[in-house]
Amino acid sequence: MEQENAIVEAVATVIQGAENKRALSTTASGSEATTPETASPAHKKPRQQRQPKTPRQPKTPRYKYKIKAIDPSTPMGVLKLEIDEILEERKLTREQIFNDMKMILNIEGKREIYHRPVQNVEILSLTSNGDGLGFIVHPERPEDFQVCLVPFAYPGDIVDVYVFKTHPHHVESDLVKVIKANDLRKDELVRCRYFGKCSGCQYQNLDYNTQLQFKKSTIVNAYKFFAPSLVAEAQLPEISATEPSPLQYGYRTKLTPHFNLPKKVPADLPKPPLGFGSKGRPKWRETAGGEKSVVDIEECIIGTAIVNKGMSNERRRYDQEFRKYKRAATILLRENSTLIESDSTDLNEKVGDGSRDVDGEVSKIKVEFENNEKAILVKTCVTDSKQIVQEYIGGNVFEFSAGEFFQNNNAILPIVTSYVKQNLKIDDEPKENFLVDAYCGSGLFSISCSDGVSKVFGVEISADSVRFAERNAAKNNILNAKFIHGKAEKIFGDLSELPKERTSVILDPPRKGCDDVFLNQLAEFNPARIVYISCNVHSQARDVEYFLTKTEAGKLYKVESIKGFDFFPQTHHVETIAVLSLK
Ligand SMILES: C[S@@+](CC[C@H](N)C(=O)[O-])C[C@H]1O[C@@H](n2cnc3c(N)ncnc32)[C@H](O)[C@@H]1O
Repeated sequence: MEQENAIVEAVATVIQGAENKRALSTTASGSEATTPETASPAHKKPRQQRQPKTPRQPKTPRYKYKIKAIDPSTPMGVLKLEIDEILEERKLTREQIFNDMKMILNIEGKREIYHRPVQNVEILSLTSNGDGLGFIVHPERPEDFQVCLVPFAYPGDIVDVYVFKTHPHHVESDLVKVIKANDLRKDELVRCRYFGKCSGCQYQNLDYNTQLQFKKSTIVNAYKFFAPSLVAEAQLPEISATEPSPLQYGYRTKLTPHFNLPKKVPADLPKPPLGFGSKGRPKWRETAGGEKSVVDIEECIIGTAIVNKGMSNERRRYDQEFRKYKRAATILLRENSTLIESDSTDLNEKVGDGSRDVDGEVSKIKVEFENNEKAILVKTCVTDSKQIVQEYIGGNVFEFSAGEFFQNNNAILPIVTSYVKQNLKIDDEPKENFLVDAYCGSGLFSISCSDGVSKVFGVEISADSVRFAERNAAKNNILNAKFIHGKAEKIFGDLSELPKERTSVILDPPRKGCDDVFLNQLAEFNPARIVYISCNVHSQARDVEYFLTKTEAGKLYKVESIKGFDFFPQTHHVETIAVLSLK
């Protein structure tokens, strides 16, 4: 430590020397600018000689490191819990894996010590973010360790890595070589040439069943971490098998490739890569695409065919026009479907604008529509975020602005909407019953589940989405739906007259989940059934625990089922549906 202080002092002295020089040169130029006094009047006091300015003290240390508060349900928050768990299993403490960030940042040469190749790392577990996790020997305290994240590595693998980034309790690394492969690893399955460089997919070298198993484990772990009392009191059902996506490639209806630009764009700037964020910083890789923060990608094989056609059109335009951009930008590619009669001739008029091919024609792909010989779906790729696009799901048509939220995998949506509908059922008697769709977006679940229900109430914070929900209800001839603009809890003001024992509620919040204000009012409203759809199982598990154990009426409920739906094959993401009902 003494030696480190000496280095800090040495660095500080160098800076102070530079400051002194600057201060002196300011004084010198200042005196040069003063007109020399030739004859000062006798009654005037003689001017005092200017004192040189006191040199400014340099700031030491030069780099501060502030540990920011993190939401436990975010990937970094979940990683903290995963690290705690593995430390407990190995009887290690956080002190034993600690990295002194201030010291690493401020002492010359330290980063080179920490950021280094490490060989023969055994991967012990898989994080919910899809990275392998292992221990490596601490670079400065040989009796201690570092927790090392290795992307594209699986439990049982032994790998060589390059550590490139340090955090207080873990390091990030790049996978350099697989020394011994786990049986699960099937590199022959990889279909994308950018796999291992692009941050989009994590699991292409696993067979699909293994991917589904991993996603189930993510759900099990999420409930273990975020619903500990429900787990301890055995109040949760066994997690069901994850529902596969009908398409494992070619399913994503929206892609957003982007590019970076320097702050000042030089006139002769070479074309920046256009694609997706690169994983890690694999500078030492010889193959293309690894050195930049964006991997240049001309085809993304998890995207649908028309979205990839749009990608190729927009890349051609970008090649010619990239110098016109003044700052970094993202290109929107959103699939649009138009249902037309099979013998229609004036296609261009019917499908509207979209990404254009080399001849200036809107690119189109025709596909069959529900075995209907008289109709076809024409797919186009929309790039204007304000343009209205359409999706056909389970016999309904949905319109929304291309830039607004809509689910991204239309192949799995009919399976999901019918699962939700089936789980909302109060009973089969033909009495009045009601549905509340909180966080309803442009009405996907309200409309898909509206038949067999007396009245549907949707609530949504985006005014634009509410307008589309109303328009979609009208388009699909749904007369029993009402949509309210506002925060989710606003809905309870309108529902006081509803028979709660005959009302079911859908929740589909954003990643951060619901807040306590909403969950308390939901418990007070006390509906018969709740179907909670989530794109972040960690915040869902937290909310289910809160609802059942911390709200007044929570104890009246049980969790009937928890099931994953694979909206994003080849990636670590999983959507989860939890069904709650009165005991
Ligand atoms: C995951 S999306 C689900 C949308 C819709 N259920 C669907 O599947 O298309 C979440 C929606 O919640 C909305 N939202 C976010 N915060 C909200 C809040 N506090 N109250 C109501 N809606 C909110 C967003 O605008 C977004 O449309």
